Amino acid sequence: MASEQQWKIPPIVQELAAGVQTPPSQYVVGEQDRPDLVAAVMPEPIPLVDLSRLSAASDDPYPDEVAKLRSALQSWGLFLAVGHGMESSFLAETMKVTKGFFKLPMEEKQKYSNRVNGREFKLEGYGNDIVVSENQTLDWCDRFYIIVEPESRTIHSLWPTQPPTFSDTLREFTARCREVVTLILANMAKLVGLHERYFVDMLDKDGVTYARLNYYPHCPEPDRVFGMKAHSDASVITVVLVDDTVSGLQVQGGDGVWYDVPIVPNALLVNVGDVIEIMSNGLLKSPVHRVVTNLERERLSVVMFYSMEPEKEIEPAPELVDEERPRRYRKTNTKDYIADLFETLARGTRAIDRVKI
Ligand SMILES: O=C(O)CCC(=O)C(=O)O
Ligand SMILES: [Fe+2]
Repeated sequence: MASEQQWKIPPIVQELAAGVQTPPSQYVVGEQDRPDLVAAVMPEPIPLVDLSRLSAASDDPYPDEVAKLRSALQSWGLFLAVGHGMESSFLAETMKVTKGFFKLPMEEKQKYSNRVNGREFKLEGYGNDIVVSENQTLDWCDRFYIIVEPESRTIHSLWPTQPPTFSDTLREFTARCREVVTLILANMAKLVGLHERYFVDMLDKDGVTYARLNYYPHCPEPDRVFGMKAHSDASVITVVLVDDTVSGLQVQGGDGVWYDVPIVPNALLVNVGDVIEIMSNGLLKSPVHRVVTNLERERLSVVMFYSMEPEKEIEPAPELVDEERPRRYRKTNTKDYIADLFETLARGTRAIDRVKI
């Protein structure tokens, strides 16, 4: 009975990487879609935006910094944030407990499995992404996915007790990222001519923040698999603490070319999510990005996805729709959009294309 659906429950990649010389066929991408391990160098480096120079109020004390943010968002849909107030030792600790979690014995990690009775997939927990089709190309990556905000939505039993400081560190990281996101969203709203609280109020106290800890083991054939397939994030906005020892993240430019996102120690990567692309009626674009693996080295990232309350509607701000710039996206709601996301991610398509007019 079990075997006909075995493809729905792929192995843990960490275990595969320890044993195989060749990635199993489910991980191997078609000839025409193979990764460039070294992608193009960005024609102009992504600006580093100093958040300590941005203001949530309507006056900007440092217009040059705002100009950098605008340019980064217009060209890439992402930027590297410095001046975020998080000490390098704290960021290092966040990475360390993340790595510590993935290095726990398998029985310990399986206590947080994203399988119900070892079978049915659920979003939160440790394991792989959902597999919706036998032909799905799988990512060379294990995840731990957990709701970190609001408190009322968190599931206490899912918070790991090992490493001992894991949960406190993730809670602190959540609180610090929230401050950063509030400031950035105010600035993004101002950039497109909306009231500074427009995006912040969309998240409000019921918005849900998901943390996804990604672990990409070393891979015997990095030129034939992806750590994570090309996608854009279904979030409002995403903040990523990236490994500062191994690169792997690539972003697609408007020209269709893939570029390596450079590593800047202690900077946080911030990218626009699909929801802001829709609400800004396309003025801000949610970047398509992917992750490549490494022959010898593992890589980690800690990703915070900010999302609206599930019943909330998503549509272009009426202020940004007029005759010259007609509405470019249909109305949807967060719950449906997120459901579409998992379906489209698995199929290698984009949820946002389903709502484009
Ligand atoms: O690992 C990374 O650098 C990015 C991961 C990512 O894009 C995601 O989790 O959505
Ligand atoms: Fe992403």
